Amino acid sequence: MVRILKKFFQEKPASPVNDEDFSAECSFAVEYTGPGINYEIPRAVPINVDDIPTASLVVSSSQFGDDLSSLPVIQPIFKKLKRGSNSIPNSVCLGANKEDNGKDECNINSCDGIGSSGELENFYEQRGRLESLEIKSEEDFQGYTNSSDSESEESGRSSSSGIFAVREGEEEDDEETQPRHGRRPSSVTFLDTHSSQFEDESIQEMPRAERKGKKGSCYYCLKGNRFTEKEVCLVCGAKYCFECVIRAMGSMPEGRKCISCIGFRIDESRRENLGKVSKVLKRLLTDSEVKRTMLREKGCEVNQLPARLVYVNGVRLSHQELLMLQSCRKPPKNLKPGRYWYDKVSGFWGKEGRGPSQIVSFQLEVGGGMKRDVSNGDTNVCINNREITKQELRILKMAGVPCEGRPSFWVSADGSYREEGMNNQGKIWDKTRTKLACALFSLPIPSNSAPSGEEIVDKASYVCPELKPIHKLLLVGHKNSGTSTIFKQAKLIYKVPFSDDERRSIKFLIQRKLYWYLSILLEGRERFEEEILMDEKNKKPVNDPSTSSASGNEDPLERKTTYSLGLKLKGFADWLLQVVASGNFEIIFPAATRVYTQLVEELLKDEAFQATYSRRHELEMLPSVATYFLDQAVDISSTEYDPSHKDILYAEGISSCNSLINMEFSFPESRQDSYLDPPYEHDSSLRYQLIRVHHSTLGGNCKWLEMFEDMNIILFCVALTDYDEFDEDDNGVLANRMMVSKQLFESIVTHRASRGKNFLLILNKFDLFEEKIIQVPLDQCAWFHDFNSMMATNSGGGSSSDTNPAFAQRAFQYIAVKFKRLFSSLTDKKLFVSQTTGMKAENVNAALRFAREIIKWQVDKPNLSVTEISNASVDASSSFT
Ligand SMILES: Nc1nc2c(ncn2[C@@H]2O[C@H](COP(=O)(O)OP(=O)(O)OP(=O)(O)O)[C@@H](O)[C@H]2O)c(=O)[nH]1
Ligand SMILES: [Mg+2]
Repeated sequence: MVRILKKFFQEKPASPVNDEDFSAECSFAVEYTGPGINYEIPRAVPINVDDIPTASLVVSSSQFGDDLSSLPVIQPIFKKLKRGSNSIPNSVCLGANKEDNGKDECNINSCDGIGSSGELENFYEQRGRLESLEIKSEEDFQGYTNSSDSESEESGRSSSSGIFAVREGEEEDDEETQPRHGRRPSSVTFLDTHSSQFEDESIQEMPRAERKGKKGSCYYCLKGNRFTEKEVCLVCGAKYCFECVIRAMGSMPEGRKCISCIGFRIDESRRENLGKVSKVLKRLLTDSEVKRTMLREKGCEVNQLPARLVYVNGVRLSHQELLMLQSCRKPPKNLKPGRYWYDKVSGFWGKEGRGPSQIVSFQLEVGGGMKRDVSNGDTNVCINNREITKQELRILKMAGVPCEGRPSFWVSADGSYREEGMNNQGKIWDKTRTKLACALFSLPIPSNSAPSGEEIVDKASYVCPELKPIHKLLLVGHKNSGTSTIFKQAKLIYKVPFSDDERRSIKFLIQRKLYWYLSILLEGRERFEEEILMDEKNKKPVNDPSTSSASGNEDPLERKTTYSLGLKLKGFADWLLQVVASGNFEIIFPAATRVYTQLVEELLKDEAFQATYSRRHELEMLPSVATYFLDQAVDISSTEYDPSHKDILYAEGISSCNSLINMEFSFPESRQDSYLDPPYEHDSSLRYQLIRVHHSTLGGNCKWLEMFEDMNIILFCVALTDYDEFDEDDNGVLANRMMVSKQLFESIVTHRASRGKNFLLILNKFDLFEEKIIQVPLDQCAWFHDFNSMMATNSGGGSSSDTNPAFAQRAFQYIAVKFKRLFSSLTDKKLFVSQTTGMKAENVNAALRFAREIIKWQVDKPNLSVTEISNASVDASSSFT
């Protein structure tokens, strides 16, 4: 991270950046203004300050020389400003002043090292002269830096706003001193919606776009005029030209919103544009992409109409009421925030103070009771206790309904009426001319097929026609244990098709990962290049006359090595690394894939890249599966890319989010079951459900496990190869992955929801384990410290006489026994174990069949010795390897 940041600092801004340009990012982000070289790259990449360790912000003038104008514009960073350490500079205060474009006012030294009170004052002084700052007063500033102050509503930036106060509970130590930064860098300012027409204390502050360029210009590149076709952000209203839409909106996970507006609800005045495709989008995306984007735009939760903004008969709707209203057979069309009246008897619906505009499903229990004057009628004639408007009265007269006196009618949904206390009855809309008149006055007409009361679809009471008993298998494991591979493998084996959404999601995942792998390689390339330059420098005699004059002034960065890229590819590489550092990688990719396909192709052919690629095994961050995808990089980055089954299986996951995934399947008839002695019949019509829960979804202490109380079996997946691998825990401490797996296993086994449940331990990645075990001793993991001695006692040494597979088999048995003992120490049940290679279909099939047997045996023969089953099954599934 530090290195990447340094690189930013070394870049020169492409063009002078005007004040407004950086005031936009103020206080949330460091903004890097890209090199703007001769191909398209986003001009500005915002960096989330929260993602940058403070140490990496430590810069001193010596690193850059005194000419600060060569720096990109960097906004003041408030992160950890009041941490109070004098030795570590907490913040860097750089910026440009209107008068002198940042030369003097942007004095790093004077701002660096803020922490002591004197320096803080100095900072305030500096801040006073930085006219682009959004924070204008000390109170404002305190509001950002002091958590208790930030709860104050006065500034309109309360900690609960969701904009300034995020990551609650994080970094507790810093709670008092941490400025509350935004969820993501924002190029917008915020409007307090208390000024909006719907007063509600819980309404989010809404971002609103600020125009930086001239009228009609694109909000991103500032080019164009009012005739330029543009796409509008549904939240803040920023308008982007064709070239900038993807840069500004990324992959549009919630439809047309700027990246900084994702997560915000849309501006209600733009609701009618929701899901309506624009010309720009049609030109920009393929048909299917447009369709998906529009579906997301219309369907995503945050874009839904908030129930609290809809009033029916004077009462604010609850979420359920709104849901009922929207999911009934005839929902109100174009429902927007507002106050409506609803006649439950006839289904007539209108805006408060006006006549009926449409007829919706009747008898919906939504809103309050309808008042007589709700449609502002002044005719003394009532329908269902509502005084009707003059136009409605005309229709009644036209239909021949006697309206003398002050009649009150009951009108039902099919249009039949009956006068209260009288015998007058009939149908209002029978005659064509009545219908025509209604059309003329824009009054609704009941449909001919009169709805019955049963038409109302109440989602809550909807019952599936036939509920077959289903056996549920919960698949869970620590990070990287292979659960998603097993899940995908199961889909392929049991022929449960991947839905279009899943395929698309996997496609995007692969495309995104491709750029991730490239970034790892490009960072490796930099390292290799620096190593060579450093080597050369060290080898060079101190007073070598041959180098003193010509190369004495030579910038080491200008030197070419095997790993040096040309200007264009270097620019791309730098940009990609910046994107990774900025934390915006997931937003920019895969949306930006199409823009860079050509460059990726060039990069792959480049000699420097090839040289790096040949040393890929030195890059620890690069997963082994990367080679598989990098080999088909050009195909993958194309828009038409359609992942093969193998690609799907090898992809690192199923979707980009770690959501719960599940599939229903049946085991096909198979003779293979006869491996069990005695063979038994299985009912192929039985249904099973495999549910993969990502460990992060289980929550702290696996608290969400309770949601899965009706599981028949828990499949706990462990990567055998984890024994010498480490992960950083939440506190940045390295933890052995096998030990973390063990802890997760213990938490799940001892959880209240798992009481009495069957467990099948899937010891996965046996293929990789076989290779690793001969190179890395198993006792690298503290838990397996007695492995070698046990092997020596049991088999006279083990490794020297064993073949690889046999040795790996023993190691596997040893690990299995370790888990079994642990399990029996925690419960009075026995643990079943399966040896698996997730990549092998037959292995996964065997493991899942074994799970089925355990469920079945438990049901049919609860007294059968579990040890017996366990042994049979371990042999059975491992026999497929
Ligand atoms: N060689 C080999 N690779 C495997 C096996 N199982 C999984 N992998 C790879 O290991 C990586 C992690 O597997 P996943 O299935 O994504 O693991 P996960 O449990 O979903 O992990 P997270 O998504 O990180 O929680 C992927 O790159 C898989 O391709 C296996 O049995 N053999
Ligand atoms: Mg995964």
